[in-house]
Amino acid sequence: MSKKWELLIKPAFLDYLLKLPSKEVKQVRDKVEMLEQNPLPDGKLKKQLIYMPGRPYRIRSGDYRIFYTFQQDVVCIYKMDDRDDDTYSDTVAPEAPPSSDVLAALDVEHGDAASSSSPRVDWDHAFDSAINSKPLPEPITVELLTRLRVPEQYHARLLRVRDQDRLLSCPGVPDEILLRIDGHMFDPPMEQVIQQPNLVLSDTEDLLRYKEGELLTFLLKLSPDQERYASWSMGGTGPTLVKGGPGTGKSTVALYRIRSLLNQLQANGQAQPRILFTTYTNALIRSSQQLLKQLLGPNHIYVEVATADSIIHKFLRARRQENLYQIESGDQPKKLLTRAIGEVTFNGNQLQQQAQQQILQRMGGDYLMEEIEKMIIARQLGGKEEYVKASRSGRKLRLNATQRTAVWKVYERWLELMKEQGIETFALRRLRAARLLGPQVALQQYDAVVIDEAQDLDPTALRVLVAYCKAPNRLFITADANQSIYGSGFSWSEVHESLRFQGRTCILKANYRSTAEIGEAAQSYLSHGALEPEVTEPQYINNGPTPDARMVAHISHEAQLLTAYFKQASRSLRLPIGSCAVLCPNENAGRALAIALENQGLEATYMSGRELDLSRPGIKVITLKSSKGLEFPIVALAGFTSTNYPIIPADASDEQRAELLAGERRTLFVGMTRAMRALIVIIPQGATTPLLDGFDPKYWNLTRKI
Ligand SMILES: Nc1ncnc2c1ncn2[C@@H]1O[C@H](COP(=O)(O)OP(=O)(O)OP(=O)(O)O)[C@@H](O)[C@H]1O
Repeated sequence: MSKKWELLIKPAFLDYLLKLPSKEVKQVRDKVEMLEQNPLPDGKLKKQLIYMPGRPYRIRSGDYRIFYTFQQDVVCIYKMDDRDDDTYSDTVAPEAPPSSDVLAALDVEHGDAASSSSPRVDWDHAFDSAINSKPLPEPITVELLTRLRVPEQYHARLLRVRDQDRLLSCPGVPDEILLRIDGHMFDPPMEQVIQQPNLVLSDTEDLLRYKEGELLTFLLKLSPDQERYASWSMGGTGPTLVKGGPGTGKSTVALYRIRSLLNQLQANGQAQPRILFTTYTNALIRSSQQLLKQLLGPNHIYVEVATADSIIHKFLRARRQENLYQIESGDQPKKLLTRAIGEVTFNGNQLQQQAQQQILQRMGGDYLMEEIEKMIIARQLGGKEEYVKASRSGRKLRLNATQRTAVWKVYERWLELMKEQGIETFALRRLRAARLLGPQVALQQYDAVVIDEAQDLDPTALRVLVAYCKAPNRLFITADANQSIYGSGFSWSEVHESLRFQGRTCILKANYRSTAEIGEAAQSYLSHGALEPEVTEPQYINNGPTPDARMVAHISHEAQLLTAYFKQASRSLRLPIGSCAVLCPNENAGRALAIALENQGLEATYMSGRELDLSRPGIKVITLKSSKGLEFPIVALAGFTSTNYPIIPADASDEQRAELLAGERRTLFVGMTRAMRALIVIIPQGATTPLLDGFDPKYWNLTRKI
C-alpha cells in the first residue's frame, strides 16, 4: 500500500469549510484524501503558484480551489477560495523546490524559517499603506448572521455595518464573531494564512464532524522538540524542567505533558488519576482550562487548574488555619514597616543606631518590603544568623552583618505589628503553610503536579506544591529567568531536595508567539540594560512590521497616537480592535488611559489582574505586571506620561537604583514579548529614566508616520 502523508491544516481552511454546503465539504474531504496519498497528482489537476507567498500548489474541488504545500512527509492545507481570477501569475512547475515554510514552522530549531524560499513580504510597507477601508462585498443581513451563528443580541449593531473597518471595530461584539463575518466577506491574504498555526488532521472524516459542529477544534502540531519534551524522561527518577524564552511554548508543552501523564497513569491501571496544574493568574486559569478540555476531552475532569496561592489557601483550610489573619494587599503592610523602623532600637552607640535607621529609610519602603518578603520570608529563613549568612543572590545592594541585623529587627517588629492588626501578606501566608508542612511532611494528594511559570513562585509556595506530588518523577516545571519580574534568584535544589533536575532540563528555542521583528526589538531593549542574555539565540517563525517607539508630550496626544496606531495596525493585520491591548505601569495610568481612549471613540476597559476578562469586546487596558503569561496580537506599552515612572527613592544608592531599574526593564521586556504581530512603545517627551531609553533604530522604527 502506498505511503500516507501527514496532514496539517490552517484555521483559514477550516473557516472556509463552514461556509460550504455539506455536500461540497464531502467533495473537499475526498480531495484531501487524495492529497494524503499523493500531493503531486496528475500534472493537469494542480498548479504551483511560485510568485505567491508560500509558493503553494492549487487544486480544484468542484467550484472551489484548495491551496496547499508539501514537504518531506507532510502536506499542509492553507486555505480555499472560489475565484477564477489569478492575482499571482501561475506556473506549472513541479520541478520547482517546494516551500520551506511548513518544515520551518514545524521544526525551526533545525530549519531556517527566516530564509524561506517564498517571496518576502514587505511588512513595513503593508503596514503603512493600509489607508482605505474596503466596502463589504455583500450586505450583512439577518439571514447571513443566522447562517454564521451570530447571536441575535448583536444583530442590530452589525446590520448597520457597510465596510471592513467598521466591521472590525464594531463596538460590543466579541472578536471571534467579527472575525467570522470578516472571514466570510474577504479572503484571508496568503502571507497571513502562512503565519497561522499548523493544526493536525489525523482523520479526514473530522472535516465533516467539524462542519456539523460535532468537533469544535483541532489540536496544534507541536515541533519535534516540543513533542519530545511533552513526554520526555517520564520514567526517570526525578522532576523535569523546561526552560525557554518568551513564546517558546513552555505553557503549551506543560499542557501536553499533562496529557502524557494522564495516559501513562491510566495505562498503569489508574482509571481516575488526579493531576494538579498551577499557573500564574486567574486569567491564565480560564484559558488553560479551555485548552485542556480540547486536549483531553472528557479526561479533563482529572485535572485541577489553580494558582499556587489558591492551593496554599486550600492547604490552610484543611487545617482550619485559613482565617487566622486577613490578607492585606494594600498599603497597610508598608505603613507598618515605616512604623517598625521608627520603633526599633538598633545595636551600638547613638551614632551607629542613627546610621542603621538611615540606611533602612534610604532603602525605601518597596525595596525593604521586597528584601523582607523575598530574602527572608519566601526563603523561610529561620533566624537572624541564617539571614546574616544568606547569599541574597539577585540583590545588588550589599548589606553587611550590622545592616542585616537591623533589617532583621525591623522584620520582627513588623511581624508583631501585622499580628496585632490581624493581617498578613500573601508571602506571610505562604510561609505559614510551608512551616505547617514541616521538613518531612509529604501531602501526596496528586499523582502528578505540573507547575507553569515557576520563576515567579516563592520557594515557600513551591515547597507546598512539591509536597502535593506523589512521585518526584511526576513533577514537571517550566520557567524563564529573563521573565522573572521579581528576580528572586534562588537555586532549585535550595527550595526542595526533590528539585534536582540532573539531565532532565531542556530548553525550547523557537518563539511561536512574536514576529522576529518584535522578538529582536525586545531582546535589544533588554540587553541595552546589560541584563542576562537569553540562554540560547532565539529563533522565530513569523515576520511582521518593525515595532515603533514614539515620544509624546501629553496624555491627550498619547491617546490620539494610540487611536491612530490601533486603527492602522488592526486594519492592516485584519484584526478586530479587541485584539489590541495597552500595558501600563500601574492602575492609575491604566484607568486614565482607558478613559482617554474612550474619549477618542474607541471601546476600551481597564481591568485589574483579578477581573481580567479576555473575552470582553474592545481594547484591554491592563498593568504590565498582570500581562504575564498572556498574549495579544497588537500591543502598546503606554501610560508613562501621566505617572511618576519608575518610583526610585531620591537618595537610593547606585546598586539599589541599578537593581530597581533592572527589575523594571525585565517587566517592560515581559510586556513587549506579549505582542504577537504589532508593538508600539510610547515614551513621554523629556523622560529622563534610562528605562525609556535603549530603542535602537536598527530594531525600532522611530519615525514612521502613524
Ligand atoms: N508548535 C507550535 N505551533 C504553533 N503555535 C505554537 C506552537 N507552540 C506554541 N505555539 C503558540 O505560541 C504562543 C506562545 O506559547 P506559550 O504561551 O505556550 O509560550 P510560553 O513559552 O509559555 O510563553 P511565555 O513564557 O512568554 O508566557 C501560543 O499562542 C501558542 O499557541
